[in-house]
Amino acid sequence: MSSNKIGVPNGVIYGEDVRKLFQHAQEHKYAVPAINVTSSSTVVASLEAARDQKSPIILQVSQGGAAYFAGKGVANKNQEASVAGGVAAAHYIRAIAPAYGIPVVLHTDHCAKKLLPWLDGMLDADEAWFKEHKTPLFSSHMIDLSEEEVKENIETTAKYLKRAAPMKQWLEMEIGITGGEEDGVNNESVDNNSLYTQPEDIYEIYKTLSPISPYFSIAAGFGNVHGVYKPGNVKLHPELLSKHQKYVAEKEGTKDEKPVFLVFHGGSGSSKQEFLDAISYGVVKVNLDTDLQYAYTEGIRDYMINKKEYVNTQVGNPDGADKPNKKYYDPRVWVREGEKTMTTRVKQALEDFNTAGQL
Ligand SMILES: O=C(CO)COP(=O)(O)O
Ligand SMILES: O=C[C@H](O)COP(=O)(O)O
Ligand SMILES: [Zn+2]
Ligand SMILES: [Zn+2]
Repeated sequence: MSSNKIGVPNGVIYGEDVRKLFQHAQEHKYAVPAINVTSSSTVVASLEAARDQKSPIILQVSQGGAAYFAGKGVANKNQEASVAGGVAAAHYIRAIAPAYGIPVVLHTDHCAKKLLPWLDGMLDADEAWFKEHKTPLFSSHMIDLSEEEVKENIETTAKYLKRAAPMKQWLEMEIGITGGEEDGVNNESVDNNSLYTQPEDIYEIYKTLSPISPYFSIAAGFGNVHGVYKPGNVKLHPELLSKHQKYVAEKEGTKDEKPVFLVFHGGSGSSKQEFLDAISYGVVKVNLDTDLQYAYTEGIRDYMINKKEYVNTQVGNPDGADKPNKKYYDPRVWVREGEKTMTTRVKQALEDFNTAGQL
Protein backbone atom coordinates (compact mmCIF):
# COMPACT_ATOMS: atom_id res chain seq x y z
CA MET A 1 0.00 0.00 0.00
CA SER A 2 2.77 2.44 0.90
CA SER A 3 5.00 3.57 -1.88
CA ASN A 4 7.42 5.93 -0.21
CA LYS A 5 10.47 5.85 2.09
CA ILE A 6 8.43 6.89 5.11
CA GLY A 7 6.26 3.79 4.83
CA VAL A 8 2.90 5.56 4.92
CA PRO A 9 0.21 5.53 2.21
CA ASN A 10 -0.30 8.36 -0.27
CA GLY A 11 -3.41 10.52 0.00
CA VAL A 12 -4.77 11.75 3.33
CA ILE A 13 -3.25 9.77 6.21
CA TYR A 14 -4.61 9.03 9.70
CA GLY A 15 -3.78 7.62 13.11
CA GLU A 16 -0.56 5.67 13.46
CA ASP A 17 0.56 6.82 9.99
CA VAL A 18 0.56 10.45 11.19
CA ARG A 19 2.74 9.49 14.16
CA LYS A 20 5.00 7.50 11.85
CA LEU A 21 5.46 10.55 9.63
CA PHE A 22 6.31 12.85 12.56
CA GLN A 23 8.67 10.23 14.00
CA HIS A 24 10.39 9.95 10.63
CA ALA A 25 10.65 13.75 10.50
CA GLN A 26 12.31 13.90 13.94
CA GLU A 27 14.73 11.11 13.05
CA HIS A 28 15.65 12.59 9.68
CA LYS A 29 15.70 16.19 10.91
CA TYR A 30 13.02 17.77 8.80
CA ALA A 31 9.65 19.41 9.42
CA VAL A 32 6.50 19.15 7.36
CA PRO A 33 5.16 22.52 6.21
CA ALA A 34 1.56 23.18 7.24
CA ILE A 35 0.01 25.39 4.61
CA ASN A 36 -3.12 27.43 5.31
CA VAL A 37 -5.47 26.73 2.38
CA THR A 38 -8.61 28.70 1.58
CA SER A 39 -9.73 27.38 -1.83
CA SER A 40 -9.27 24.55 -4.29
CA SER A 41 -6.73 26.81 -5.99
CA THR A 42 -4.46 27.15 -2.94
CA VAL A 43 -4.87 23.41 -2.28
CA VAL A 44 -3.63 22.40 -5.73
CA ALA A 45 -0.80 24.95 -5.64
CA SER A 46 0.42 23.34 -2.40
CA LEU A 47 -0.03 19.75 -3.58
CA GLU A 48 1.83 20.47 -6.80
CA ALA A 49 4.83 21.81 -4.87
CA ALA A 50 4.91 18.80 -2.55
CA ARG A 51 4.59 16.35 -5.45
CA ASP A 52 7.41 18.04 -7.39
CA GLN A 53 9.66 18.05 -4.28
CA LYS A 54 8.82 14.44 -3.34
CA SER A 55 7.57 15.60 0.04
CA PRO A 56 4.74 14.98 2.46
CA ILE A 57 2.61 18.03 3.23
CA ILE A 58 0.09 19.27 5.78
CA LEU A 59 -2.92 21.22 4.54
CA GLN A 60 -4.82 23.14 7.20
CA VAL A 61 -7.87 25.36 7.34
CA SER A 62 -8.26 28.14 9.87
CA GLN A 63 -11.71 28.97 11.24
CA GLY A 64 -11.85 31.93 8.85
CA GLY A 65 -10.42 29.87 5.99
CA ALA A 66 -13.04 27.17 6.56
CA ALA A 67 -15.82 29.79 6.43
CA TYR A 68 -14.28 31.09 3.21
CA PHE A 69 -14.49 27.57 1.75
CA ALA A 70 -18.24 27.71 2.46
CA GLY A 71 -18.50 31.17 0.88
CA LYS A 72 -18.41 34.62 2.50
CA GLY A 73 -22.12 34.91 1.81
CA VAL A 74 -23.03 32.21 4.34
CA ALA A 75 -23.89 33.34 7.89
CA ASN A 76 -21.44 32.10 10.52
CA LYS A 77 -22.97 33.20 13.80
CA ASN A 78 -22.78 29.77 15.38
CA GLN A 79 -19.82 28.54 13.29
CA GLU A 80 -22.15 26.86 10.81
CA ALA A 81 -20.20 28.18 7.80
CA SER A 82 -16.86 27.21 9.38
CA VAL A 83 -18.17 23.70 10.04
CA ALA A 84 -19.75 23.24 6.59
CA GLY A 85 -16.74 24.80 4.84
CA GLY A 86 -14.31 22.67 6.87
CA VAL A 87 -16.21 19.52 5.92
CA ALA A 88 -16.28 20.59 2.25
CA ALA A 89 -12.53 21.27 2.29
CA ALA A 90 -11.89 17.87 3.84
CA HIS A 91 -13.92 16.01 1.20
CA TYR A 92 -12.25 17.94 -1.60
CA ILE A 93 -8.74 17.34 -0.29
CA ARG A 94 -9.41 13.66 0.45
CA ALA A 95 -10.69 13.21 -3.10
CA ILE A 96 -7.89 15.01 -4.91
CA ALA A 97 -4.80 14.19 -2.77
CA PRO A 98 -4.32 10.66 -4.25
CA ALA A 99 -3.94 12.21 -7.73
CA TYR A 100 -0.73 13.86 -6.50
CA GLY A 101 0.77 10.62 -5.13
CA ILE A 102 2.01 12.03 -1.80
CA PRO A 103 0.95 11.63 1.84
CA VAL A 104 -1.16 14.54 3.12
CA VAL A 105 -2.08 15.41 6.70
CA LEU A 106 -5.44 17.16 6.87
CA HIS A 107 -5.64 19.59 9.80
CA THR A 108 -7.58 22.47 11.33
CA ASP A 109 -5.67 25.48 12.72
CA HIS A 110 -6.01 27.59 15.94
CA CYS A 111 -9.26 27.17 17.82
CA ALA A 112 -9.53 29.64 20.68
CA LYS A 113 -12.03 29.24 23.55
CA LYS A 114 -14.70 31.37 21.91
CA LEU A 115 -14.42 29.26 18.73
CA LEU A 116 -14.84 25.86 20.43
CA PRO A 117 -18.29 25.35 18.82
CA TRP A 118 -16.34 25.12 15.55
CA LEU A 119 -14.11 22.32 16.88
CA ASP A 120 -17.17 20.59 18.39
CA GLY A 121 -18.86 20.68 14.97
CA MET A 122 -15.77 19.31 13.26
CA LEU A 123 -15.56 16.46 15.77
CA ASP A 124 -19.25 15.63 15.22
CA ALA A 125 -18.45 15.30 11.50
CA ASP A 126 -15.33 13.22 12.28
CA GLU A 127 -17.26 10.82 14.49
CA ALA A 128 -20.05 10.40 11.95
CA TRP A 129 -17.47 9.61 9.26
CA PHE A 130 -15.55 7.31 11.58
CA LYS A 131 -18.65 5.21 12.22
CA GLU A 132 -18.90 4.35 8.55
CA HIS A 133 -15.33 4.47 7.32
CA LYS A 134 -13.09 3.71 10.34
CA THR A 135 -11.19 7.00 9.94
CA PRO A 136 -12.17 10.51 11.01
CA LEU A 137 -12.56 13.13 8.25
CA PHE A 138 -9.57 15.12 9.48
CA SER A 139 -6.19 13.64 10.41
CA SER A 140 -5.83 16.19 13.18
CA HIS A 141 -7.12 19.34 14.83
CA MET A 142 -5.61 22.14 16.88
CA ILE A 143 -7.03 23.49 20.12
CA ASP A 144 -5.56 26.81 21.24
CA LEU A 145 -6.36 27.83 24.79
CA SER A 146 -3.02 29.58 25.21
CA GLU A 147 -4.77 32.75 26.33
CA GLU A 148 -6.48 30.98 29.22
CA GLU A 149 -4.95 29.95 32.55
CA VAL A 150 -2.50 27.05 32.13
CA LYS A 151 -4.69 24.75 34.27
CA GLU A 152 -7.78 25.41 32.18
CA ASN A 153 -5.77 25.06 28.98
CA ILE A 154 -4.43 21.62 29.95
CA GLU A 155 -7.69 20.31 31.41
CA THR A 156 -9.76 21.33 28.40
CA THR A 157 -7.16 20.02 25.96
CA ALA A 158 -7.21 16.68 27.82
CA LYS A 159 -10.99 16.56 27.47
CA TYR A 160 -10.73 17.04 23.70
CA LEU A 161 -7.93 14.49 23.38
CA LYS A 162 -10.19 11.96 25.12
CA ARG A 163 -12.77 12.56 22.42
CA ALA A 164 -10.21 12.30 19.59
CA ALA A 165 -8.39 9.25 20.99
CA PRO A 166 -10.86 6.49 19.96
CA MET A 167 -10.51 7.72 16.36
CA LYS A 168 -6.69 7.83 16.72
CA GLN A 169 -7.00 11.45 15.70
CA TRP A 170 -4.07 13.77 16.35
CA LEU A 171 -4.49 16.90 18.53
CA GLU A 172 -2.15 19.89 18.52
CA MET A 173 -2.29 22.29 21.46
CA GLU A 174 -0.68 25.66 22.16
CA ILE A 175 1.03 26.92 25.26
CA GLY A 176 2.64 30.37 25.34
CA ILE A 177 0.93 32.86 23.11
CA THR A 178 1.77 33.37 19.42
CA GLY A 179 2.07 37.11 18.88
CA GLY A 180 0.61 39.09 16.00
CA GLU A 181 -2.85 38.33 14.72
CA GLU A 182 -4.58 34.98 14.49
CA ASP A 183 -8.14 34.41 13.40
CA GLY A 184 -9.32 37.82 14.46
CA VAL A 185 -7.61 37.45 17.88
CA ASN A 186 -5.21 40.37 18.23
CA ASN A 187 -2.06 39.43 20.15
CA GLU A 188 0.04 42.31 18.89
CA SER A 189 0.51 43.86 22.33
CA VAL A 190 0.78 40.80 24.61
CA ASP A 191 3.38 40.83 27.34
CA ASN A 192 6.67 39.59 25.92
CA ASN A 193 7.14 36.90 28.61
CA SER A 194 3.97 35.09 27.63
CA LEU A 195 5.48 34.47 24.19
CA TYR A 196 8.02 32.10 25.80
CA THR A 197 6.91 28.77 27.28
CA GLN A 198 8.44 27.26 30.44
CA PRO A 199 9.71 23.62 30.53
CA GLU A 200 7.57 22.89 33.63
CA ASP A 201 4.43 23.66 31.63
CA ILE A 202 5.53 21.36 28.82
CA TYR A 203 6.10 18.54 31.29
CA GLU A 204 2.69 19.09 32.88
CA ILE A 205 1.10 18.81 29.43
CA TYR A 206 3.11 15.72 28.55
CA LYS A 207 2.23 14.02 31.84
CA THR A 208 -1.46 14.78 31.48
CA LEU A 209 -1.89 13.95 27.78
CA SER A 210 0.39 10.89 27.35
CA PRO A 211 -1.82 8.46 29.31
CA ILE A 212 -4.81 9.48 27.14
CA SER A 213 -3.23 9.10 23.70
CA PRO A 214 0.21 9.24 22.06
CA TYR A 215 -1.23 11.35 19.25
CA PHE A 216 -0.58 14.93 20.32
CA SER A 217 1.85 17.76 19.65
CA ILE A 218 2.68 21.02 21.36
CA ALA A 219 3.02 24.47 19.81
CA ALA A 220 5.32 25.92 22.45
CA GLY A 221 5.92 29.64 22.17
CA PHE A 222 9.54 30.66 21.65
CA GLY A 223 8.84 34.20 20.52
CA ASN A 224 6.70 33.21 17.51
CA VAL A 225 4.60 35.85 15.83
CA HIS A 226 2.03 35.53 13.05
CA GLY A 227 2.52 37.80 10.05
CA VAL A 228 5.56 39.59 8.63
CA TYR A 229 6.89 42.81 10.13
CA LYS A 230 9.95 44.96 9.75
CA PRO A 231 13.22 43.05 10.39
CA GLY A 232 14.24 42.86 14.06
CA ASN A 233 10.69 42.93 15.43
CA VAL A 234 10.54 39.21 16.11
CA LYS A 235 13.09 37.58 18.45
CA LEU A 236 12.95 33.82 18.17
CA HIS A 237 14.63 31.60 20.77
CA PRO A 238 14.43 28.07 19.34
CA GLU A 239 17.04 26.92 21.86
CA LEU A 240 14.27 27.03 24.50
CA LEU A 241 12.77 24.01 22.76
CA SER A 242 15.86 21.97 23.59
CA LYS A 243 15.28 22.71 27.30
CA HIS A 244 11.73 21.38 27.02
CA GLN A 245 12.91 18.12 25.48
CA LYS A 246 15.68 17.64 28.08
CA TYR A 247 13.32 18.40 30.96
CA VAL A 248 10.68 15.91 29.84
CA ALA A 249 13.26 13.23 28.96
CA GLU A 250 14.90 13.58 32.40
CA LYS A 251 11.66 13.59 34.37
CA GLU A 252 10.27 10.61 32.47
CA GLY A 253 13.58 8.81 32.14
CA THR A 254 12.93 8.24 28.42
CA LYS A 255 15.65 6.90 26.15
CA ASP A 256 14.21 9.14 23.46
CA GLU A 257 16.05 12.48 23.57
CA LYS A 258 13.12 14.21 21.88
CA PRO A 259 10.01 12.82 23.56
CA VAL A 260 7.82 15.75 22.47
CA PHE A 261 6.51 16.51 18.98
CA LEU A 262 6.80 20.30 18.64
CA VAL A 263 5.13 22.75 16.27
CA PHE A 264 6.54 26.07 14.99
CA HIS A 265 3.87 28.73 14.42
CA GLY A 266 4.35 31.95 12.51
CA GLY A 267 6.85 30.54 9.99
CA SER A 268 6.59 33.50 7.60
CA GLY A 269 9.56 35.86 7.68
CA SER A 270 11.82 33.47 9.64
CA SER A 271 15.30 32.50 8.47
CA LYS A 272 16.40 29.09 7.26
CA GLN A 273 18.77 28.86 10.25
CA GLU A 274 15.90 29.49 12.67
CA PHE A 275 13.94 26.68 11.01
CA LEU A 276 16.90 24.30 11.12
CA ASP A 277 17.61 25.10 14.78
CA ALA A 278 13.99 24.50 15.73
CA ILE A 279 13.93 21.27 13.71
CA SER A 280 17.07 20.03 15.48
CA TYR A 281 15.14 20.38 18.79
CA GLY A 282 12.23 18.25 17.61
CA VAL A 283 9.93 20.57 15.63
CA VAL A 284 8.07 18.38 13.12
CA LYS A 285 5.54 20.87 11.72
CA VAL A 286 6.05 24.47 10.63
CA ASN A 287 3.02 26.67 9.92
CA LEU A 288 3.27 28.97 6.95
CA ASP A 289 0.59 31.36 5.82
CA THR A 290 1.45 35.04 5.35
CA ASP A 291 4.42 34.49 2.97
CA LEU A 292 2.18 32.31 0.81
CA GLN A 293 -0.62 34.84 0.75
CA TYR A 294 1.92 37.27 -0.61
CA ALA A 295 3.38 34.78 -3.09
CA TYR A 296 -0.08 33.99 -4.49
CA THR A 297 -0.88 37.68 -4.85
CA GLU A 298 2.41 38.40 -6.61
CA GLY A 299 1.61 36.17 -9.60
CA ILE A 300 -1.84 37.67 -10.07
CA ARG A 301 -0.58 41.21 -9.49
CA ASP A 302 2.13 40.85 -12.15
CA TYR A 303 -0.28 39.29 -14.61
CA MET A 304 -2.79 42.11 -14.20
CA ILE A 305 -0.09 44.77 -14.53
CA ASN A 306 1.55 43.16 -17.58
CA LYS A 307 -1.72 42.30 -19.31
CA LYS A 308 -3.55 45.49 -18.34
CA GLU A 309 -4.55 46.30 -21.91
CA TYR A 310 -5.87 42.76 -22.40
CA VAL A 311 -8.20 42.76 -19.39
CA ASN A 312 -9.57 46.30 -19.51
CA THR A 313 -12.30 45.50 -22.03
CA GLN A 314 -13.92 42.31 -23.27
CA VAL A 315 -13.03 43.11 -26.88
CA GLY A 316 -10.08 45.17 -28.18
CA ASN A 317 -6.40 45.16 -27.19
CA PRO A 318 -3.06 46.45 -28.60
CA ASP A 319 -3.23 43.72 -31.28
CA GLY A 320 -6.47 45.09 -32.75
CA ALA A 321 -9.66 46.94 -31.83
CA ASP A 322 -11.77 43.89 -32.69
CA LYS A 323 -9.66 41.26 -30.91
CA PRO A 324 -11.54 39.33 -28.19
CA ASN A 325 -9.80 39.08 -24.79
CA LYS A 326 -11.49 35.93 -23.58
CA LYS A 327 -8.28 33.93 -23.28
CA TYR A 328 -6.74 36.68 -21.07
CA TYR A 329 -9.58 37.23 -18.59
CA ASP A 330 -10.59 33.60 -18.14
CA PRO A 331 -10.01 33.21 -14.35
CA ARG A 332 -8.26 29.90 -15.00
CA VAL A 333 -5.52 31.87 -16.75
CA TRP A 334 -4.86 34.59 -14.17
CA VAL A 335 -5.63 32.54 -11.04
CA ARG A 336 -3.13 30.00 -12.40
CA GLU A 337 -0.44 32.69 -12.27
CA GLY A 338 -1.06 33.01 -8.51
CA GLU A 339 -0.88 29.23 -8.17
CA LYS A 340 2.49 29.17 -9.95
CA THR A 341 4.08 31.78 -7.66
CA MET A 342 2.56 30.09 -4.59
CA THR A 343 3.90 26.70 -5.72
CA THR A 344 7.37 28.18 -6.09
CA ARG A 345 7.25 29.58 -2.53
CA VAL A 346 5.97 26.27 -1.06
CA LYS A 347 8.83 24.49 -2.88
CA GLN A 348 11.28 26.86 -1.21
CA ALA A 349 9.77 26.07 2.21
CA LEU A 350 10.12 22.36 1.48
CA GLU A 351 13.82 22.92 0.81
CA ASP A 352 14.29 25.20 3.84
CA PHE A 353 12.68 22.65 6.18
CA ASN A 354 14.68 19.78 4.65
CA THR A 355 11.44 18.07 3.57
CA ALA A 356 12.31 17.89 -0.13
CA GLY A 357 13.21 14.37 -1.28
CA GLN A 358 12.03 12.63 1.90
CA LEU A 359 9.50 10.44 0.03
O1 LIG B 1 1.12 30.02 12.39
C1 LIG B 1 0.51 30.17 11.34
C2 LIG B 1 -0.83 29.59 11.19
O2 LIG B 1 -1.27 28.98 12.36
C3 LIG B 1 1.07 30.90 10.17
O3 LIG B 1 1.86 31.97 10.56
P1 LIG B 1 2.44 32.99 9.44
O4 LIG B 1 1.27 33.62 8.80
O5 LIG B 1 3.27 33.97 10.24
O6 LIG B 1 3.24 32.18 8.50
O1 LIG C 1 -3.71 32.06 12.62
C1 LIG C 1 -2.97 31.87 11.69
C2 LIG C 1 -3.28 31.74 10.28
O2 LIG C 1 -2.46 32.63 9.60
C3 LIG C 1 -4.74 31.85 9.93
O3 LIG C 1 -5.06 33.05 9.38
P1 LIG C 1 -6.59 33.49 9.06
O4 LIG C 1 -7.34 33.48 10.36
O5 LIG C 1 -6.42 34.86 8.50
O6 LIG C 1 -7.14 32.51 8.11
ZN1 LIG D 1 -2.56 31.03 19.74
ZN1 LIG E 1 -0.41 29.86 14.15
